Amino acid sequence: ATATAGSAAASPDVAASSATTIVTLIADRLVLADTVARSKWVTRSAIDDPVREHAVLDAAARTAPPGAPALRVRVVVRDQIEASKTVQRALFAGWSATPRTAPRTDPDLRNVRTRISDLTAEIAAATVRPGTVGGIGCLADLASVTSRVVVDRGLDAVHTIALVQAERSVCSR
Ligand SMILES: O=C(O)C(=O)C[C@]1(C(=O)O)C=C[C@@H](O)C=C1
Repeated sequence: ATATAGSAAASPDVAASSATTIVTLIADRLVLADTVARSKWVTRSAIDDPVREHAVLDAAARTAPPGAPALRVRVVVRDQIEASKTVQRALFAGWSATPRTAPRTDPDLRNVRTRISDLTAEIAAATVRPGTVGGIGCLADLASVTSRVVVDRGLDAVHTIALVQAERSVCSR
């Protein structure tokens, strides 16, 4: 790689390591959709919970660092919510089709939601942090980190597609 002049924040290494941070946080949040889906299946709850979505979006806007672009935070968090529902719908479809694979015990949604809220705040902060991903090479960094995370975590097709969905706006400014 050719070294370019500029601030440390804009260096290729820093950009790549922030891509790692963001993709890791996004994947951490996304895999919690499995637990949420199990709870909702067992309690026969709807996947869509608009009240909770509202709370998640508002909390992210509230806890975003001062001066953070509010719209960008909302768009990125919205992508996380939609990706979570992609996973949940796919799991529900599988359990409907093959009931013997369906969960039987409710994993208690409260703890998972606390963790989801924490990760949402971290994702929001990481996407708007100065010097973070977004410049030239952002999509390339994202793609290479994503394929590594997919392999390392053994993500299946559904989670891989949802991960890419969740990353949709990470490189847009
Ligand atoms: O907390 C839930 O019930 C979830 O399914 C998680 C989540 C989210 O990603 O924050 C996703 C879909 C729901 O509509 C609400 C919130």
